[in-house]
Amino acid sequence: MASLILDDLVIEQGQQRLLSLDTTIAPGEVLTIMGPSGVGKSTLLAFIAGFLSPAFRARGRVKLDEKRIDMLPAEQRHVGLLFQDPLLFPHLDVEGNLAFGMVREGSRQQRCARIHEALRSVGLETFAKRDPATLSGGQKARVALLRVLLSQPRAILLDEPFSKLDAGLRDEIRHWVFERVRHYRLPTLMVTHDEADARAAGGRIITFDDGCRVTS
Ligand SMILES: Nc1ncnc2c1ncn2[C@@H]1O[C@H](COP(=O)(O)OP(=O)(O)OP(=O)(O)O)[C@@H](O)[C@H]1O
Repeated sequence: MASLILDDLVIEQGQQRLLSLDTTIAPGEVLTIMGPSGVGKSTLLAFIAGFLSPAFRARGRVKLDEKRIDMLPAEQRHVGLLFQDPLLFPHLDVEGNLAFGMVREGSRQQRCARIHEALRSVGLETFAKRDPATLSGGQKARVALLRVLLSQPRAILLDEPFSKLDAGLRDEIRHWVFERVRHYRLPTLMVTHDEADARAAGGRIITFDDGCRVTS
């Protein structure tokens, strides 16, 4: 499994430096990024994932182990991204959503079996044909993360992934997510405003204040 290397990254908007970061995230490590609204946390994730808006400029290199990925189109980076809104496709059922990003390996039946096994692993085995609009917040969150994991990412980016969940569910889903990324040994970068998310992640925390790294 790979480390995610963020090598001398600098994100700028016009003449303004938003933030800079130079670190390596080990396989299975969850690195938490915190800081006030507008410092550029989501923009940093967009750069790593490969869809930085032309409103910004970025310098530096993103590597998975020794392979540079920041020159590749987003779909070739194998970086999974999870937002605060689960963003399931409304025109596809749960199974269709999970099949969407899957690597086209093996037969259709084998892929179908993997989907059903994944649903079973989170207690949603009877939900394959459900319309995403009929799922609860926690069920949507699980399906969204399964979809990311089934796409066989080599690293995971989480952008305030638990902020829309109510308190009880939040605790359960966050532990489930961290358990999964550790199990698959995926280097994970999480942006959050919630100290409890950061504590539950159990790893390093980097806090930005106006583009300066102030604690870690
Ligand atoms: N597409 C865009 N075009 C121009 N400016 C943008 C664009 N997206 C975001 N911005 C601006 O860039 C700055 C960084 O935005 P970003 O969303 O990365 O901040 P953030 O730290 O993630 O904030 P929050 O914690 O509120 O989500 C902000 O000032 C924002 O207004």
